[in-house]
Amino acid sequence: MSAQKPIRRVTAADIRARKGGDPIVSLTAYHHHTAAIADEIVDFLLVGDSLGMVMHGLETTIPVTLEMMILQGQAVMRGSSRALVIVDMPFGSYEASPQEAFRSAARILKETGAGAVKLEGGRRMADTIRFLVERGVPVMAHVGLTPQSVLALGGFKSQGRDINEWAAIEADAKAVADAGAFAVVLEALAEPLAAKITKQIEVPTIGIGASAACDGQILVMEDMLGLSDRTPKFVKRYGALRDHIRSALSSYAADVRARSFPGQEHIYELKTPKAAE
Ligand SMILES: Nc1nc(=O)c2c([nH]1)NC[C@@H]1CN(c3ccc(C(=O)N[C@@H](CCC(=O)O)C(=O)O)cc3)CN21
Ligand SMILES: CC(C)C(=O)C(=O)O
Ligand SMILES: [Mg+2]
Repeated sequence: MSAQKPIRRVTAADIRARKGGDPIVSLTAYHHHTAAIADEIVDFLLVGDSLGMVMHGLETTIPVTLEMMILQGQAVMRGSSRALVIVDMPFGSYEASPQEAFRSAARILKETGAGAVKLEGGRRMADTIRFLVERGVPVMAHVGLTPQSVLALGGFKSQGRDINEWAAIEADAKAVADAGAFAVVLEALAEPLAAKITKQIEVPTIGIGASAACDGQILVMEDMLGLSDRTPKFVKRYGALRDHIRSALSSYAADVRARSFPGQEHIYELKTPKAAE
């Protein structure tokens, strides 16, 4: 037995308990390496269905499959040891019925070892959230701009900037919290509406394009690192990875062309000194 205590993962209940406390820090992660770097810095990692757009160049998240989510969920679990890992349920894997949602959520939890799932929708998903939570599945909800509804919304549009829309969005946030969601993502919402919802509901709100008053924040990691080419207005860039990668690749290309790579330290010499013919 190791003398070291095993590191305990952050749980959905830990996140739930942070309502009104220190801000909850989170990012998306899709890979082993990025998960490993973020693991000691963030409270939770979201394996977002945005991976379809970010990793695969898709126009929307609609084509993302359960298999894609499970594969990257496994990678992120292997790369991390303390952050809570939450996996997005992809479009078409949960909307038809609570039973279908449970089958999909069970596959995600069993095959990845993640600690929770996230699904999009407000009042219309409340019964499903309750069904999952009663059966042992921690659920994070997601209201406001719900990208899986992009075809019906007519684009990735911010929500609640007209005060007449507020009552419906407030009812959505309240419904998912009452149904047992342990936290709610508020995406691309008018700032005062996100602040108001944060005061109204009893579970933490996680903002993305929402408000600094939210109980936590999330961004797509590639966006904040400056790796994504196009990003929504709500992204703040904390890095310039595209420039960094371009510069490293150019140096490599120049070395190869100059035959200065591989160098002496990168090649295998003979074990027994023997003049090569
Ligand atoms: N890389 C990436 N980052 C994300 O934040 C993200 C994804 N992908 N994919 C899934 C959803 C889609 N999201 C998006 C995508 C685009 C806009 C966007 O371009 N919005 C415009 C117009 C807003 C409006 O019309 O009100 C903007 O200027 O921000 C917003 C959210 C957020 N999510
Ligand atoms: C942006 C976050 C909230 C998300 O749902 C995703 O990355 O798919
Ligand atoms: Mg998502």
